Amino acid sequence: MHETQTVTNPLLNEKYLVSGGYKVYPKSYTKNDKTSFVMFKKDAEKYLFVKGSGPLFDELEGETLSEDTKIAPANHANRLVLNRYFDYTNPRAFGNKITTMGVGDRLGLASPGHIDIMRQYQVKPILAQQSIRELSLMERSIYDVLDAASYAVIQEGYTGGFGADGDHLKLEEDIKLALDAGMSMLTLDCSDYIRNEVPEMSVEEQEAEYNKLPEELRKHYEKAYLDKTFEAAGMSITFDREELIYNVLLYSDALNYMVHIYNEYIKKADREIDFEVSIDETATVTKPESHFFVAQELINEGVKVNSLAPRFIGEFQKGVDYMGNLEEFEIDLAKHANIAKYFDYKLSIHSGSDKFSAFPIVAKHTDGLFHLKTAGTNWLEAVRVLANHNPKLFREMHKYAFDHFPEAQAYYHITPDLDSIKALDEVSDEELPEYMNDRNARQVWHVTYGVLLTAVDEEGNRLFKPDFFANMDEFEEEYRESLVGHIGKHLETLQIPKV
Ligand SMILES: O=C(O)[C@@H](O)[C@@H](O)[C@H](O)C(=O)CO
Repeated sequence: MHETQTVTNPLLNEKYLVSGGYKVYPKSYTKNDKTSFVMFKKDAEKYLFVKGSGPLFDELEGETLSEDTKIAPANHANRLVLNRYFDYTNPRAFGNKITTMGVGDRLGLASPGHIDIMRQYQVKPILAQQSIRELSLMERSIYDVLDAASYAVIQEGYTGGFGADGDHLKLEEDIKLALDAGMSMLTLDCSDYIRNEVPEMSVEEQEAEYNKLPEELRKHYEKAYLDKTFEAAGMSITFDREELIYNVLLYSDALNYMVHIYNEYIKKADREIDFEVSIDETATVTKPESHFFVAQELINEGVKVNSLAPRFIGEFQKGVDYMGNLEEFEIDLAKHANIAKYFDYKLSIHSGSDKFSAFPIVAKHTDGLFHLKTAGTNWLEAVRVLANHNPKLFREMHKYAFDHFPEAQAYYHITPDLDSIKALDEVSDEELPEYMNDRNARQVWHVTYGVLLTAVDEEGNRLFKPDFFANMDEFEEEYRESLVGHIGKHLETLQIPKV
């Protein structure tokens, strides 16, 4: 268990002590030149108790208690000040030789638990990782996400470095925003440019469609690939006319977009950016030949990717274990892992939460070097805490989640069997946490986070959010422990060595 102190830290001034109810985070104690501070929480808000003098003291905004004492709220403006003085509070790129794991934090509360467990393993945390879908469903901004991660780093006294991923970005305006905000990783989601109708077309239809492409483009691809065999990654890949047409039709628009984004934004950035390309959130399973084609073409166009996420055979649905034949998956993954090694980037595994049966296979074929993304599973652990402590609220939210499931499902590809989920009135309060072990109930909760936490009553007041967050505040330590266990299970199953 982690040490928690209430009201006893000598740094806290009388005025703030009288009403009591503080929680001090001892690991946050930080000193810089003539200024030192410690983080504390009161009424669910976090602050820095700052003592000393000098530029850092002066720059932090807040309530001045005396000449050398200040209470600085853990807000955005102060985060920017801290970023200037303590470099480890800024996200950083890790390149392609360090295993990384994205631990998306939809609530802005999970990073302390993530740091606690991940600092014990040879993996770097991408603490700030939210997609536009998550940001809009939760009505959060990219700045909120970065603020939460930076303050968690301070709270935990963690100086080992973390990343920030502008996840599943599709639009140029979002890419620009993410880079301007200071994200260190960018995941370009090319799904809108992948022509999923192509695998459904006959060879003749593909040929006809191909002939409609500009001659210059066809020549470009034919010169580089037609009837050429590539001996690479332990495979022999030949692009006969049929194979080439298939790949050009499927991926050439996506490739143009990747090249454009790389040249316009990644190359021009004023710092290192971990650039990831994602071709996974589409209906089309990425054939190893296609993965090779995309990677080779990126090289030909001078694009340096740090990681690439193909869509593997079988299904990586959110919040549940791998769905499909594991033997087929191993054969498929081994080929993709070899291609990634050949082109010198990390294989990226999206929707990586809870894929426990697939993890040993990932570890084996990537030699332990990969990027893995999780997000919703961290929210589900928060729901588990709620189920343990507030059965009434859990029941109300569970019912609401089911009633509003269709609107949430529109955002995600999941296929839960709703009929198999036990009805609420058959479940005792003590059994409620069991819903979080039921793959079908997990998926319903997994995608309804936004619907639930932005729900309003007739007067426009939030239905669940205030009470939900009040519970999370009260059971902060339990949430931390829950994440330590759950993400710890991911790290162990992924066979990541301890430090
Ligand atoms: O829910 C989202 O939009 C994201 O968290 C995910 O798609 C993310 O990219 C992921 O793969 C997490 O497992």
